[in-house]
This record gives sequence, C-alpha cells and structure tokens, in this order.
Amino acid sequence: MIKTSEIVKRILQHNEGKINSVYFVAAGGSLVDMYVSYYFLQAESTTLTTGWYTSNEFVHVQPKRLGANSIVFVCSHSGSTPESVEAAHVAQQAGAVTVGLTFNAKAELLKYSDEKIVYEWGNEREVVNNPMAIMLDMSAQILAGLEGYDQLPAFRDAFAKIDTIVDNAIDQVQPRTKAFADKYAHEKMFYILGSGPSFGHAYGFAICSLMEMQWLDAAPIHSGEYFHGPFEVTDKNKPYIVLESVGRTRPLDERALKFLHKYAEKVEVVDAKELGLDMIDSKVAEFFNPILFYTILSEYRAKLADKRDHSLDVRRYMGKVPY
Ligand SMILES: N[C@@H]1[C@@H](O)[C@H](O)[C@@H](COP(=O)(O)O)O[C@@H]1O
Repeated sequence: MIKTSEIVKRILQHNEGKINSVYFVAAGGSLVDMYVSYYFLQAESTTLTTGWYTSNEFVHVQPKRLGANSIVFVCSHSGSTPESVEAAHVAQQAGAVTVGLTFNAKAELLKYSDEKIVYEWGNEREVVNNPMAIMLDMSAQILAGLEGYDQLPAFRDAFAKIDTIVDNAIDQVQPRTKAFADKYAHEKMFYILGSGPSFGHAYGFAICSLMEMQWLDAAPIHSGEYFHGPFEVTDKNKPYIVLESVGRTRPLDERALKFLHKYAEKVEVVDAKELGLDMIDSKVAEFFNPILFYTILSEYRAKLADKRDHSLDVRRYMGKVPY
C-alpha cells in the first residue's frame, strides 16, 4: 500500500492546521470511487463539513465554505478530463490544499495538485493501491489528525486483509457471474440497489458499467428510497441487482430484498457478508464494502460483456464527437 502518512502530515499543516472542510470532486467512475470517503467523513466526523461533487458542478457552484480551510481531493484516471482539471484549478485558486489522484504521471490535473498521487491500476486482485482505497485510508488519517479517531488500528488491519478477501471472492463468484450473464444476456434494463457506503457503486454500476460500457438502460436506487416510489414498478419481469452491504445500513438492503423476493423473480444478490467481508472488524467493515463490490461487479460486467459480445471498450460518443 502506498505510504500516505507523509502526505497527510503535510496536508494537515496547510493553513496552520486550521481545516474545516473536505471535498471530493471528480467525474464518472472516479467520482464513484470517492463516495465511500465522503460517506465515511459524513458518518464519523463531528467537526468537518464534507461534500461530493461532480466536477462541472463544482466548477460552476463552489461551496461558500471553500477556502484556505479546505482540503479538496480531485481524481481523474486519465488526468485530463477538462472539468476535473478546472475543478482542481478553481480549488487551488480559492486557497484550498488540492490532492490530485491519477493514473497518468503526465496528467494536466497534476499542475493544479499540491499533493500528487499517481496510483496503480489494472490488477483487480490488488485493490489497496487503487484510488478508492488510497482516499479512504487518507480520510481516516485526516480525521484522526484533526479530531482523533480511535479506529485507525482496525483500519490498518482491514487494509491488510482486503486483498485476500477480494481475491477469494473473485474465485467464489465465477460460477454465479457466468450464470448471471447466461440468464440476463437479453435484458435491456436493470435496477441496481445499494445503501450506505455502497450507494456510490450502485450508481457507478448503472452509469458506467451498464449505460456507458454496455449501452444498456439502468437506474440506481438507494435501498432506503426503494419504498418511496421505485417499488411501484416491481414485477416478475424486471431485473434487480442488490448490493447487500455489511454494516449499519444492511437492514435497509434486507428490507428491500424481502419485498423483492416476494414480488419480483429476477433478483441477483451480491452479499458482502457471504463474500467474506465479515472477516474485517465490524467497527470498520462497512467502509470496505465498496472496495469488494467494485471488483465483484467488474466480474459481473465482464461476463455480461462476453456473453453479449459487446466489448467494454467500445463507445458511440465518448471521445468521438464534441460534447
Ligand atoms: N466511465 C468513465 C469513467 O471511468 C471515468 O472515470 C470518467 C472520467 O474520466 P477520468 O477519471 O479520466 O477523469 O469518465 C467516464 O465516466
């Protein structure tokens, strides 16, 4: 795992240590990777304001609290998404300390990043060096540095275990992801449910994996919101993928599942507990759901793409026409 403690130490010296806000800014999959850090600070901090922004909104509407008291994380895999580069620029001009994460060592984004993190990518069995894990690790350290957080040892232990858990889970889901692809290859629309720290990946699987990479219709639904509108369309023909998290929001997923098992028939459950996440200390396990889900959902995505004979890399508009 990359050593982030020195970086965090420097960040916490910014503005003589007076920090009151942490913002997470990116687009698409990079934004999704930030959701858990945002969720973590929302849930655990007693003093910090935090926000999760799609880059272009941040460029057009900066939070009033943004300033020297702020830390702004900006992530861009390519490092060149214009609105993400501009978001970092805007944050830096406002006096915030900017932390840029990218896979591209020559990224434009790094020009406006006070702290530069070039992460590893590609080995789905080694997730601790991915941006999602790096930002979560840094968020926990930032919280500990600013107001104290007594779960840092549990976090460290969890990071030491997560690669093994993910590795085992990949093997465990091979038959079921294949069966999923066989069963759902001709579906045109999916609903993705999730809650708590995993809602980001419900959203990400819908917009990036299914809509962008498979040109399929999809909608994310927060498990808690399912009963406040979306359940009215439930029937035996509609496919649902439910991310069943470990942790405090699991009852929300269970409630939705109970209903779905009664009124729907096409329900795929991805259960973090069954996939081994309960090997992590229950005081912090919930924050590791998204790390597991991302890799497991990538297995689902790959099998579906194969079965549908629709490459994950083909685009109609992205990078091809002006927008
Ligand atoms: N599906 C892609 C994402 O994977 C990507 O994250 C995003 C922004 O790109 P970048 O991360 O390079 O800024 O564009 C699309 O949404």
